Amino acid sequence: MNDITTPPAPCAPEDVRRIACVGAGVIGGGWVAHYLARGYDVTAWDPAPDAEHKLRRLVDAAWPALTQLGLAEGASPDRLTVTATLQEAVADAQFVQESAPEKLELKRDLLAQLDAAAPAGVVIASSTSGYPMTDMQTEATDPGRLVVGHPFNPPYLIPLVEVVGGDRTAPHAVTWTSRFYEVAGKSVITMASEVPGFIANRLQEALWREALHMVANGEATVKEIDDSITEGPGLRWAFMGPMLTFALAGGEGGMAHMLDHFGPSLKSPWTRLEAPELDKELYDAVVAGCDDAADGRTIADLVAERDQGVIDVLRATGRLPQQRTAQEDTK
Ligand SMILES: NC(=O)C1=CN([C@@H]2O[C@H](COP(=O)(O)OP(=O)(O)OC[C@H]3O[C@@H](n4cnc5c(N)ncnc54)[C@H](O)[C@@H]3O)[C@@H](O)[C@H]2O)C=CC1
Ligand SMILES: C[N+](C)(C)CC(=O)CC(=O)[O-]
Repeated sequence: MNDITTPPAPCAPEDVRRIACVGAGVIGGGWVAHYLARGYDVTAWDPAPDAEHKLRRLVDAAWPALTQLGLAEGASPDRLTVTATLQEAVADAQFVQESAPEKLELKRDLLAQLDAAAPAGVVIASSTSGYPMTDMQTEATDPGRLVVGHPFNPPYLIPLVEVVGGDRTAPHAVTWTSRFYEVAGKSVITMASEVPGFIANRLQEALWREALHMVANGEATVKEIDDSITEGPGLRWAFMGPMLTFALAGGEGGMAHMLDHFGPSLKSPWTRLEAPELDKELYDAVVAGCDDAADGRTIADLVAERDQGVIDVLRATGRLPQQRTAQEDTK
């Protein structure tokens, strides 16, 4: 990466007070909720006619979960301003989070517009799920301040953000962004280079492809796939990653014995790896399977259930303060 044109960011990550979120759907809205709960002033812009209504509904739905996690002093949904133009949204911003649809041309054009409108030196982070910043920063005048900050849904509950620059990103912009996210309460992996799919999505993608192959071939139902993770490996993955988990499969011999014992089965033809054809039959089977699995619960019901589940897991694994008991509360 080359340090090209970007001057030092106008303020230290610790001093950021005003954030602009551009694109306010599932992820942009989730970022808005997160930043509001952390006590920032947030401006948002989204071209959809009903965007403000949807965004405020998303923030209201997330607020009970955020209240359980603990709000920063002064945090309030009232500190959100939805602007009529992109330029107004970013005019006074000290950090910009872009969460527009995953279309390369759109991202290129939008990042160039944001670069033209945002104050000099302010970092602009893209929530992209997989485009390398090198491919998205091509139209910007100051590509040095463009960084990937890839979140996980919902950004107001899942701690991880993957941070990586492109070929023309200034190294200090990457460092600044990682520090900013830490200050804003995220758990950050700063990637040394642009790996296709970043780290976590690359792993998720392998699982996702195999799941789709199994549905397409009638080898497993949508419910069996989901149960196989929630009743199995998913329980371990909440607090111990796949590497260390498998080291324990080697007993006292650890990973070395695990590799000696099970290494040969790596050559077994278990996985297909190539993406399956997402034809209508597979598409319909996956959608219908999810409708069955929802069993009458609406998306809003499932979001509330997921939010509570994530909070319970974070608390149970010591990543949140323990809930006070009613007895403690009366002392
Ligand atoms: N949905 C997910 O689970 C995750 C998505 N992401 C990434 O976040 C980004 C946004 O994805 P979602 O929120 O899921 O999509 P979404 O479809 O829910 O929201 C996209 C929003 O962008 C708005 N939009 C359309 N054109 C725009 C433009 N030119 N400028 C600004 N906003 C515009 C739309 O009106 C919409 O509200 C994508 O890059 C995606 O890859 C990252 C992590 C997880
Ligand atoms: C489905 N997705 C590729 C957009 C998911 C992500 O990018 C991260 C997540 O939330 O799992």
